[in-house]
Amino acid sequence: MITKQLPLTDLHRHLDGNIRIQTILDLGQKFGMALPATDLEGLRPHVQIVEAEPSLVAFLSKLDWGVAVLGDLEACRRVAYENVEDALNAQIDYAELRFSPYYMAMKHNLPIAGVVEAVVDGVAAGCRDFGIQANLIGILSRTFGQEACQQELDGLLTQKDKLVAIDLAGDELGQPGDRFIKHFTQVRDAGLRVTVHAGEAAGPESMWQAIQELGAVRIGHGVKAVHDPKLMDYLAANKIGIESCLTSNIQTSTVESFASHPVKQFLEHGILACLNTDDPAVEGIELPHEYEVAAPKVGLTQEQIRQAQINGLELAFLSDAEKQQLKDKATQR
Ligand SMILES: O=c1[nH]cnc2c1ncn2[C@@H]1O[C@H](CO)[C@@H](O)[C@H]1O
Ligand SMILES: [Zn+2]
Repeated sequence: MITKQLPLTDLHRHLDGNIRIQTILDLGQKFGMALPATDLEGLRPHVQIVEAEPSLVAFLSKLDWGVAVLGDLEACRRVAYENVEDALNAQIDYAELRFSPYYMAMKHNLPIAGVVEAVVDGVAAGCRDFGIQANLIGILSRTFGQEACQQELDGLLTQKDKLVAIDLAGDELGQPGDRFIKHFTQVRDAGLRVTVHAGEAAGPESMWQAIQELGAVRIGHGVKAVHDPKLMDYLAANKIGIESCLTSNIQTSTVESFASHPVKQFLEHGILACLNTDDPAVEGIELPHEYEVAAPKVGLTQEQIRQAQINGLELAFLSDAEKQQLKDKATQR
């Protein structure tokens, strides 16, 4: 269960993995694109997970139609804006929305820096209209290689003051983290924090690499840490956050069943793990589902679920004053 008197955060939420099916239809029509179906139910199996996919890469292909319909910068702005409304509807008080401008720009050859600007603008407008708080995390999509990631980083850094961190996402097995050391030197030089998708498709060595060579202070997924007791101790001792995404891990076949999900061991080990969605529209879930259905299936006690909620606020890329404000707001309801 969600504790109402505590702020609810979603720190791992891909804005470009959360494009409404209706919006895909609308934009497809607007830009005269042939979609695999022309109605909601027909399109659903092409853009949403119906049953677990065999691998991370297979799962990721479900995001492709959503970004394929981004025919201009206004479409990017719309998607960003709707993401804030979705977060409000999911009871979220504070969201860190992440996005890959290269991936969003790819199909229609949009200017990468323009996409970043449009997303910044759409999220800011959403926060004003819907009264919730959000920050942005820029993604380097490792799937497309080192050069594409440098272009992506250049585009993101044009708006570096509007971002709180940079992430590395995509094909972890095909594009190991050691190819991106130079990119993350630039990220840290720009004063941005680092979170990395690691220990999802690859093993614990990928998490060590993200922490030691890329400077990650949080790790997305990190499920493979359970195979490395030293890493478990390190994560706890150094307060490296684990952004857990339970349903996503089942749907990518990263974890076999909810009952065997390691987040329970993380919490028992004193690791700062929190609950997040990942790609809600693609997964067909929202954050309350993760708290009310997925977490109990994993076997988390109510006390552990509450701890995960507290950890979400602790791990947020916010100042202490901003965290306190969120706490005060939640206590009053
Ligand atoms: O669960 C995930 N693991 C790894 N990469 C992901 C996941 N979900 C989305 N992306 C990646 O993030 C970028 C879009 O924001 C894309 O590169 C997509 O493949
Ligand atoms: Zn993710």
